[in-house]
Amino acid sequence: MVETSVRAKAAVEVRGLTVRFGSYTAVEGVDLEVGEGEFLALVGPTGCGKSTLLNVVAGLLPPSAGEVYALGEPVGGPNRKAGYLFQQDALLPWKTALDNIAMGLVFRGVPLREARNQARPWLERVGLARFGDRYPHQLSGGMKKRVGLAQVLITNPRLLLMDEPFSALDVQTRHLMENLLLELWQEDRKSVIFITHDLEEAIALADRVVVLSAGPASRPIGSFAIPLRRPRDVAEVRLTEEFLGIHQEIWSLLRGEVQKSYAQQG
Ligand SMILES: Nc1ncnc2c1ncn2[C@@H]1O[C@H](COP(=O)(O)OP(=O)(O)OP(=O)(O)O)[C@@H](O)[C@H]1O
Repeated sequence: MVETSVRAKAAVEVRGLTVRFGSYTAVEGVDLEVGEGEFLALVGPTGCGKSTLLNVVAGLLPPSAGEVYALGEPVGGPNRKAGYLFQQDALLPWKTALDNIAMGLVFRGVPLREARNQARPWLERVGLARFGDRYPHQLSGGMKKRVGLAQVLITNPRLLLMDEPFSALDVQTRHLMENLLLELWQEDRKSVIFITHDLEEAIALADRVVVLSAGPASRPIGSFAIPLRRPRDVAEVRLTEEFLGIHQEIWSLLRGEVQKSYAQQG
C-alpha cells in the first residue's frame, strides 16, 4: 500500500476486518488506524464498502472476521463515546431547532431543561442564533445540517464518524458547512473518520486520505498525508498549486479503481 504519513496514538484500530453479506464479500482483510485527534477521510468508488467499514467502527454492523477497537475498547455495539453524522438528517420534525440540538443530550439522560441551557450557545456557534424556535420544515437544507452538527457535537464525542454528511447540499452551502466543521474541529481536534466519494472534499478537510479499492473484497490501497496548512478555507485551498499536486497524486491511484467499479457495473 502507498503510505506517506506517520500516525499518532490510535483512536481507532481495525485489524484484519472482513465483512460478508451472504456470499458477497464487501471488505476483506482491512487494516486501518486513525490517530488521536486525526481527521481521516476515506474515499473509494461507489459501492466499494466505505459505509460498511464506518458502520462496523460505529458498532452498528458486526464483522465477519477481524478486530475493531475504538478509543481503546473493542467495539461490540453502538459506541456511546462516538458521534455520528449521516447524509440523512436525524432531526425530529415536531421539535424546534433548539430542542433538536438539546436532544443530543436528552438521549444521553440529561434533563430537558438542563439540555436546553446547554443547547442555546450551540445555536450561536452554528450560526442559528435567530432560528432556535423554527421547526425542521421551516429550515433550509444547510440550516438543518447545522442543527444536526450541533446535536452531535453538544455531546462532546471523542470520535466523530461522518458518512457523506454534506453530499446532498448545493456547492456553496457545502463549502460553508465544511468550513464550519473545520472551525469547530480545530477547537479540540476530535478524531474523525469522514467518508466521501468526492476527492476534493477529502483533501480540503483531512489530515490524511485513505483510498479503498473497488469491491468486492475492498481494502485500503493508499494512504496520503495532506500537509496543507491550517486553518484552511475549503474553497480557497482548492485553488493552490499544492492542492492540485496532491489531487493529481491521489487521483492517479483512485482513477483506476473507479474505472474497475464502472466496468463491473457493466
Ligand atoms: N445489508 C446489506 N446486504 C447486502 N449487501 C450489502 C448490504 N450493505 C451493503 N451491501 C453491499 O456491500 C457493498 C458495499 O456497500 P457500501 O454501502 O458499504 O459501499 P459505499 O462505498 O459506502 O457505497 P456508496 O459510495 O455508493 O455510498 C455494496 O456492493 C453493497 O451493495
